[in-house]
Order: sequence, then C-alpha cells, then structure tokens
Amino acid sequence: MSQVMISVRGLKRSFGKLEAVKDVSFDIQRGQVVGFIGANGAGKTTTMRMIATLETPDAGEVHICGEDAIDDPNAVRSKIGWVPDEFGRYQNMTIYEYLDFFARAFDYRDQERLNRIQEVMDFTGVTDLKDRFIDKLSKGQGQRVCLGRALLHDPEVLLMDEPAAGLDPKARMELKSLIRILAEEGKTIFISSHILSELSEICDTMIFLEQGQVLHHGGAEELKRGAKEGVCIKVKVLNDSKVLEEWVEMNPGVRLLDLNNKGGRLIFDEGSDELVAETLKRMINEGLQVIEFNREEKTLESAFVDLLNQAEDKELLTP
Ligand SMILES: Nc1ncnc2c1ncn2[C@@H]1O[C@H](COP(=O)(O)OP(=O)(O)OP(=O)(O)O)[C@@H](O)[C@H]1O
Repeated sequence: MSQVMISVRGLKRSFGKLEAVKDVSFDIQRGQVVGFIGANGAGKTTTMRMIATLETPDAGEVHICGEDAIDDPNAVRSKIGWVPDEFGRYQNMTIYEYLDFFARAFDYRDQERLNRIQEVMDFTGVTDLKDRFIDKLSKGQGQRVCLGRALLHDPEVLLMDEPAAGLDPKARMELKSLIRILAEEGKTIFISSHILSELSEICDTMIFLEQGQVLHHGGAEELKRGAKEGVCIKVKVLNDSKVLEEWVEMNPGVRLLDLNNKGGRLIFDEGSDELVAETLKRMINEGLQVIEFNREEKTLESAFVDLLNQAEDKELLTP
C-alpha cells in the first residue's frame, strides 16, 4: 500500500524581500528516489532545510511519515537522515570518533553502538579509513562519512543536498550504487542537484524547481513527452543551405536551428511520426537534395529548457 512519506503543502520562505520559496507543494511516496532539480539559487536548499526542520517556513506545512515538522520537529528528526552539501569537519577527530559521537547522541549503547558503527562503516566503505582525521579526507571520503552519520539511526527518509557535487566520476558511481541499495531497502530518498543527468538514471521521479516554484513533478520520460519541441531532425543537403532556409520559411510548423553551409536542425512543433514522415517526403519532392536525415533524441536538459520557456511564455514565473 502506498504511503506518503514527505508531504509539503504551500511552503513559503523569504529572506528580506527575496522570496526564495514561493508556494511549493508535493507528496513523495514510500520507497521513491526523488531528484530535486533546479538552477543555482532556485530554492532547493531552503526547501530541504525546511523539510529537515532546520529552517522555519513563513507559511505552509511539512509532514514526514505523518509527523508535523513545525509542531513536532523532534519526531521528524528521528525519521530523517540529513546529508548537507558540506558537513562540519572538526579538527583532530577521526572517522571512528565522529561516528561514535553521533551514535552516542542517538542513544546507542554498549555492543549495540559498536555494531551499528561497524555496519555503517562497512556499508559506506570507510572501515579501512576509520583512524583518519575527518578534516583531512577527500571530498568523496567525506561524503561517505557524512552519509554514514546520517544512516546511524536507520532513518526512513534520507535528504541529500547536492551529494554528487565535486565528486570524481568513480566516487559518483559509488554514491549512486549506495543510493540504489538504500532504495531497495525501502528508504525514501530525496536528492537535490543542479545537474539533471546526474540524477535522471537513479530517480523514479523528479521535481523541477525554478525561482522557488515547482515547474514539473514526474518521470523523465513524461518530461520529454510533455516538452513542446517534439522532434528534432538533423538534415544535410547538397544544395546551398539557403534553399533549405527558404523552404522552411514556407512551411509552418517546422523551424530551423543551427543553420550551416551543409544543413541544420529541423524542429517540429508538433512531433507525430506521420507529420514528420509527410514533411520529409514533401521536402524531397519539392527539390531539396537531401543527403542525410538524422533523428535526434531530445535530451532531458533540452526538455527542461523547453519547460522553462513555456513557463516564461505563460508568465508562470514571476520576476
Ligand atoms: N540565509 C539566507 N539569507 C539570505 N538569503 C538567502 C539565505 N539562504 C538562501 N538565500 C537566498 O535564497 C535563494 C535560494 O537559495 P537556495 O540556497 O535555497 O538555492 P539553491 O537552489 O539551493 O541554490 P544552489 O544550487 O546554488 O545551492 C538564493 O537567492 C539565496 O541567495
């Protein structure tokens, strides 16, 4: 049975005149891995800090596993693991001492504490590093220790703010595989990033935030389908490419991008296969000497840019 683990309703937060989070609402079901995507300054960290009980909203509600984050933050804190983008790297403290400190704070005692620390060190792959000082760790090692700390009390919900930022490709792969294992265990994972491709393959669903507002909440494929520019066909012609430009001007519903002396990209506003086939056939029948057609998959990034443009056209985004 589905269960809402994170429920956010009408969340708002301003800093002076700046409305960092304008009116954000969404529900996240148990076991979902959710990508929280947005440009720098879109309001991701502010939203996540409100979910993590670190920031008080000006308006709105947050519930985690049914617990009210504003009325009962302690109940929420026991359900969440918070992985900030940068964690406090105390001096002269080893990884083991760091995890031991937090395990004691979570009231693990005696053998149970030793066992729990060992479990998270093994899981995050830092057992061999346990005597290293945490202020001397690399970005990736530090990130693993931070994840280990967040997992000590076995939270149901994991909130990770830009966990992949600054990691090399290998560390990123390792992080993704840890996230996958946690998701298979049934944890609900909410991860922010400003890099779309970083999250698309591990997330079940994505929430796009722009200027403190949710622009899209759904899967990657849904986003691509919903994008306005349905199909892009790269065309090379033998004629002078000016002929291609003139032909496009006479054909509504098709636009030309990236024109060069060999051709360009045809963008179909409505991208049904029938329309594409009919248009390409007409193009040849009307005298264009086509030497190559190449259908290009819409990338998630360009789908997102379309979404932004559509929102701006509809004036959904307020300045
Ligand atoms: N404590 C604060 N005081 C004043 N302004 C703040 C504060 N925290 C955030 N802001 C502003 O609120 C806006 C949203 O910031 P936030 O950190 O939530 O964005 P973000 O999407 O996480 O960005 P990034 O990807 O760069 O971390 C930004 O314009 C930021 O400068």
